[in-house]
Amino acid sequence: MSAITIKDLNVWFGVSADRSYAVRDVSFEVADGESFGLVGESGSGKSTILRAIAGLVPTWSGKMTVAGETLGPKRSKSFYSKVQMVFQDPYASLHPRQTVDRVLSEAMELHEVQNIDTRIGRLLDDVGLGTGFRFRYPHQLSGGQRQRVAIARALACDPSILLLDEPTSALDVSVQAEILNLLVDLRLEHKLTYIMVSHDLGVVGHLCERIGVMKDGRFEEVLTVDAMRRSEAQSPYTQHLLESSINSIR
Ligand SMILES: Nc1ncnc2c1ncn2[C@@H]1O[C@H](COP(=O)(O)OP(=O)(O)OP(=O)(O)O)[C@@H](O)[C@H]1O
Repeated sequence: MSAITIKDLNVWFGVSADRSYAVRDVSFEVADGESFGLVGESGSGKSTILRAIAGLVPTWSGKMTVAGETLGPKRSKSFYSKVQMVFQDPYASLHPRQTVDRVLSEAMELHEVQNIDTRIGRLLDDVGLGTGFRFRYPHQLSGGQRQRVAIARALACDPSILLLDEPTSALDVSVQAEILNLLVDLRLEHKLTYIMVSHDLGVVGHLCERIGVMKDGRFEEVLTVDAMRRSEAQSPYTQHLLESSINSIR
């Protein structure tokens, strides 16, 4: 079954003569439990697709069915209990005056989750922090630890889908692999479906089964990560992208 079906998605910004399209006629499906990567040059529309799914862009057309809901202009509260987003910058995404405990409790209170106390302990274990971090403030955490908290917050209401917007690119190289491996483990343990945006084909190759290659708001092609590793791209643009990243994808 498909966890995500996107059909003829267009997203634009501005009105009348100032209207410009960030995403054009994009269609793809992501199966339950699959991890789908979005790659392509800066400004090609990758993040906008995630933001459209998450209800963060006002103007779009097409049909999006996500976690069993056909999406309209606004997202329901129940949608956000099934679909959560993890952002690139763990420094900007946590409130400086909230402890880890508060961040996680707030996410659960919003969705009326039961047994919050026990669940916080379990979430902190799941993301490899442990309860010793429970009452720390963001400034007492490293970048990698902050991103673990952001991931724990995304998992707080037990979603089935995570939208990952470059979740490792703001981190030190040594920490990137740790967070990536955590995401690999969490997908299996929590039976999650991912869409992940990344500039880095090596990262996408590690985490995804298939990738959509974007250029100027459109899909150039969708290919499997196996095909990517064998450099079996159909479009010259994708081929060029693979050749320029040859060392990171093998
Ligand atoms: N709120 C906005 N208002 C106007 N234009 C926007 C807005 N958000 C995005 N855009 C434009 O939409 C296009 C796609 O942006 P998007 O952030 O989706 O690209 P991206 O592929 O994720 O890029 P990057 O890899 O640099 O994050 C860009 O041209 C961008 O300038």
